[in-house]
Amino acid sequence: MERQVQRLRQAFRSGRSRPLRFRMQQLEALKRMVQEREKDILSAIAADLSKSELNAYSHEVITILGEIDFMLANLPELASAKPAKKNLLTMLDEAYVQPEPLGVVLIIGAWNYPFVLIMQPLVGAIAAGNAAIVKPSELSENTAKILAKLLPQYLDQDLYSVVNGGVSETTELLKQRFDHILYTGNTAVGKIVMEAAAKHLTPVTLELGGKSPCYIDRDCDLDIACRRITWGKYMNCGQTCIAPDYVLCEASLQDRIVQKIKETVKDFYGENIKESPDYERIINLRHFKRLQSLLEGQKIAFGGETDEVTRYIAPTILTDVDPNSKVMQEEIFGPILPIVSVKNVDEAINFINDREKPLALYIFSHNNKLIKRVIDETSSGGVTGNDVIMHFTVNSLPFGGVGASGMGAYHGKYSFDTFSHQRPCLLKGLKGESVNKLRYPPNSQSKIGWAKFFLLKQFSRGGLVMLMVACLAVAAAMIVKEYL
Ligand SMILES: NC(=O)c1ccc[n+]([C@@H]2O[C@H](COP(=O)([O-])OP(=O)(O)OC[C@H]3O[C@@H](n4cnc5c(N)ncnc54)[C@H](O)[C@@H]3O)[C@@H](O)[C@H]2O)c1
Ligand SMILES: CC(C)=CCC/C(C)=C/CC/C(C)=C/C=O
Repeated sequence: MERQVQRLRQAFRSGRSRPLRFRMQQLEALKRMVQEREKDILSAIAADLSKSELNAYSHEVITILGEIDFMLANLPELASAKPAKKNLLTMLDEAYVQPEPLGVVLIIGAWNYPFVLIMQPLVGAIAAGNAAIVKPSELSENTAKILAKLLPQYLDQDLYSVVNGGVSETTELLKQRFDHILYTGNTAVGKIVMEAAAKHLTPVTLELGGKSPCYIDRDCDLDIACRRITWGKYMNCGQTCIAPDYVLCEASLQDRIVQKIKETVKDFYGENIKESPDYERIINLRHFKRLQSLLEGQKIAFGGETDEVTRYIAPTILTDVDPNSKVMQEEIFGPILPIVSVKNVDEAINFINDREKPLALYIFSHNNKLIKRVIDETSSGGVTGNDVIMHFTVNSLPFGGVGASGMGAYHGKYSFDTFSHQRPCLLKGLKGESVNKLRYPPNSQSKIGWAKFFLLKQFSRGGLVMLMVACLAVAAAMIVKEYL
């Protein structure tokens, strides 16, 4: 591992990953890889997640093509030096912020969207000019293998490499010094990553999880709410970090919500859900049994059927759920939707604030003021109003968690910034020594007075022009006086 990281560090030191043309070439190569090897990629994702290739494409590939196109279109601007506003003391100098790559970064992915969770951060790392090691999840082994096979065929092998393996390999990797680590996975491992990074003072982006609440106001379009909740909850068999984890609503709405979700499930997946190509399966037996245990003692209003052989769990709704029951104590990460009754939006806000900050928060209501109030009075990684998940698809929105659901963010410009150092640069002129005397010893009260004027006085552009005119007037008067 150490030699591998050192090799990347030497390649980074060569400066080869910095030129914009090189970064664009690598991103264009990545796009070619996705397009030329689409079949292999889709079949790997499909095999890992018992997913149709159509869903593999819409769940993962579309996002990557969009992200690469964004970077190709915006990289010259993102990577350019940004002129900075100056104070009077530096008015004649050049001040700017220069984005620069961090160095060698580590990207650790999770199994539930195994392609996008490696590729989207990698696009940002390459765009920012870094070298990168990616470590896919061992639970999505087919995608891990195809990434290890394809990335070296398309990308510069000295600057970008794939390490496959599980806990022991990742633990070994985390002993190395990186210049940034972007980790996607559960909160417990997120703490392990952060602890390991701290030894090298390595900054981290932690894309974690949590229980994302979905508040349904009595004044909402219940048909649309239930249709969109059904889509986001049961996609990928509920194994989505930003899936609505549970519903909060007034008790009187429960039965109608159950009925409408039931109808939508039939509409989406047909009479025999098991036969639907659009309904996936649970990733492994451990998670299957964990989810089964969440059903114990619960009132199953819909679904609940399970089949261990195929790791099938039906789209399920639990009603009258006790907030202290097991299903409400951990991220569900499966096709089980508990409904918890609250009296009103005040109680819903308190319920949310009494718990860890979630990765996402959803509110369905006709009342925009209510939606904004819930946003203002709670906290979460991200929010979608009157839908679920869709904030993930807008790459002008930073995607990440807060508190226990993570730190940092990426997507689009935010990926570039995450993998860059924004370096402040000031190029001083050699004139103006008379003004510089203000900062040279010996110090004095009058020097401090002038320093405050030059440093603290904030001038608008107009005010600055006025000041310049006043100085010119004084200078002209002095010249006139001198020669009269
Ligand atoms: N915020 C996001 O973008 C996002 C996306 C997907 C998943 N998630 C969250 O991830 C979780 C599901 O993922 P998971 O954790 O089951 O995925 P996982 O089991 O694939 O683990 C994630 C990564 O951590 C590594 N890992 C696991 N245990 C480790 C250890 N002890 N030491 C070092 N590395 C270790 C794995 O090798 C893998 O690469 C959920 O909480 C979900 O909400 C978040
Ligand atoms: C809306 C479309 C076409 C795609 C969204 C796919 C999706 C749900 C991506 C989620 C990726 C992610 C952060 C998962 C977390 O587990």
